[in-house]
Amino acid sequence: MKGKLIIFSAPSGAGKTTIVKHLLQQDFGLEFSVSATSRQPRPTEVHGKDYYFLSENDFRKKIKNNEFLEWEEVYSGTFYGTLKSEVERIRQKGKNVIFDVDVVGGVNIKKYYGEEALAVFVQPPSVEELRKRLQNRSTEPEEKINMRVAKAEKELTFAKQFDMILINDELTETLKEAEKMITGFLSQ
Ligand SMILES: Nc1ncnc2c1ncn2[C@@H]1O[C@H](COP(=O)(O)OP(=O)(O)OP(=O)(O)O)[C@@H](O)[C@H]1O
Ligand SMILES: Nc1nc2c(ncn2[C@@H]2O[C@H](COP(=O)(O)O)[C@@H](O)[C@H]2O)c(=O)[nH]1
Repeated sequence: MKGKLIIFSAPSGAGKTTIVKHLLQQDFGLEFSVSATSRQPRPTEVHGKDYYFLSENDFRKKIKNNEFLEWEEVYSGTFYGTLKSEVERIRQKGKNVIFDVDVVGGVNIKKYYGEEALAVFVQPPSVEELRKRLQNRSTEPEEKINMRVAKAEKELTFAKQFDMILINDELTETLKEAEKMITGFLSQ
């Protein structure tokens, strides 16, 4: 039996990776769809676990060979994408696939899979809080944080294209709510 698909999308810093990591530790039979990216790994990130880190040249070759389900130049010069082989690999094991992608990627994956997929939009309590979270995460310099926050303002308007909106204010409550959403979807 092929697994179901669960998409978590949000502006950068809203908390989707935190939520997805929590869900992966629960007993939902989920496996993470490892995306490909042309950006440099952060100090704690591992190739094949957090991302497939590719050179821009190799990324472009895969685009040409039609190897991506979806891909985007998310921040100018930085490519991100979901490999078709990754989704197939997970579904062939009969596991459910969980995605952590930006909002346009999320909308595209949902369009492709329709009812087989649940698309969740993670919404920060405010843009100011989003900025604070990015600053506290300390993974990007201020100039890149500014780019992410500017993009977030537009991305927030995509929320209504998703099946569900999850407001990530108090984290413990958010995680409980996310678990409820997944339980409901997997029991359909
Ligand atoms: N409810 C919350 N309250 C306060 N801080 C939070 C909350 N949820 C997540 N965070 C923190 O906010 C930061 C951003 O979270 P996270 O990395 O999960 O966001 P993201 O949406 O995956 O961002 P990106 O798209 O850039 O990867 C992290 O430092 C995380 O620990
Ligand atoms: N469209 C896609 N977006 C993706 C994919 N994998 C990750 N992302 C999104 O990119 C930004 C930045 O991520 P970061 O790790 O550099 O902070 C974030 O919104 C990710 O969700 C993908 O395969 N496709």
